[in-house]
Amino acid sequence: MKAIVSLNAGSSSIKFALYRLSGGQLDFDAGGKIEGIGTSPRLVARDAGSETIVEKTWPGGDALSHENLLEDLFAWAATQLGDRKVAAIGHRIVHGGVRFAAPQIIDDTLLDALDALIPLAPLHQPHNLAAVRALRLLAPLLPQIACFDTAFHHGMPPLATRLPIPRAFHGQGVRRYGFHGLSYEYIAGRLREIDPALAAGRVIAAHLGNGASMCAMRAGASVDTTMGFTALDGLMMGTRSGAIDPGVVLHLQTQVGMAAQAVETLLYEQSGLLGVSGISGDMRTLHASDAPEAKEAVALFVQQAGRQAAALIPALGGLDGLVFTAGIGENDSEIRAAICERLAWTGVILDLDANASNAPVISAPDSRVIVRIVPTDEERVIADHTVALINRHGRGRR
Ligand SMILES: Nc1ncnc2c1ncn2[C@@H]1O[C@H](COP(=O)(O)OP(=O)(O)O)[C@@H](O)[C@H]1O
Ligand SMILES: CC(=O)OP(=O)(O)O
Ligand SMILES: [Mg+2]
Repeated sequence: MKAIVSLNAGSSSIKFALYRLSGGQLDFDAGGKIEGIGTSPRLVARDAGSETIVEKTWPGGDALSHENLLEDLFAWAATQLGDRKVAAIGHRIVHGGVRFAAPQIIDDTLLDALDALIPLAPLHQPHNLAAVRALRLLAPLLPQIACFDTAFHHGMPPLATRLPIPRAFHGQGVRRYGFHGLSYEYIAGRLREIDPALAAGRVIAAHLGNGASMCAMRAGASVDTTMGFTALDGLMMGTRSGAIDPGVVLHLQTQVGMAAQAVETLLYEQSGLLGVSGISGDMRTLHASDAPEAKEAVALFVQQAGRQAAALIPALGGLDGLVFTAGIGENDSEIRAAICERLAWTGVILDLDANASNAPVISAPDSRVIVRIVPTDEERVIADHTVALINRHGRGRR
């Protein structure tokens, strides 16, 4: 029997999943994440029955790089896989630029092209590509597949891809791309299974995690999204500002005298919930704090989310459904309720009990807009694409 591995290497975490592949069928075997990379890394993995099968911390772990931890992860995965042979590894690659609208087999040329996009996704792309390179050293013959977060949005109407700056820049790739596409692709597919009528309608999917964005979907296709040229745009996030007046960036550089690199660090790593609260970029920590700054950061997150959601509605011409996903979207009833309250004018009425218990449908029966929680699964989408691509490639070679 064969195995497929999905990897989602982020700035401070590596998420992974192992699947069994037999007779064209992909079955989840185990998965989990290493969190806290750079500070105190911790590995937790679960099996298909959600039982914890490994928990591990590393003494002196702050000194360990993504590469060191991947090596350990692969040593563990080898024991977990037994005599199953890994057929391919699929990666989440955050930025695919203008060229890559579909998954690709990774080779030297592709890696060079993806390196060039590092400045457009500094929190993600270097780590995504470092994982690919580390695995090329560990297993040089193993096929590796790139699955792009931008791909789902490639079919957006041309106006949604355009920035209101001199048009020559668009041709140079300075345009809106959109991100979290693997998550939105999963949501669109899952909605078709569980609620086909809603899937055929006008839906805003809200991916609220450390990175946060929203996608306006018509019949399961992206027609607009809150992130743009980079994953800095749109909603306020854990440590990212989201949309701000570009005049602030100019001010920081020309008046405050900050170098471009320092502004990049400020906007990507020191802003958002962390910057406004001065306490943490983690929503759970802010809920647990009594500090007024923590409350203000949470309130601003909600306000920005409401504003961004409202800004997507014209692209849909109305709203039939709202879907919450990712860490905050799936678990945080307080944030969901606060965002829905700001969207009450669209006809959203929450069922407070259903919301409090994270039920699949959290809108009331008389709500004009159906509100759902759909747990996302980016790793599953990566695995599906990986199998499809190696099958096509295999057929092409025969
Ligand atoms: N049970 C929970 N209740 C409230 N917030 C949660 C819960 N679980 C996770 N979160 C929040 O979700 C965010 C992380 O989301 P996640 O989707 O795991 O992020 P990412 O994949 O981008 O690293 C954090 O702000 C965290 O506090
Ligand atoms: C694109 C993005 O913001 O991803 P993440 O949520 O993993 O940070
Ligand atoms: Mg994420």
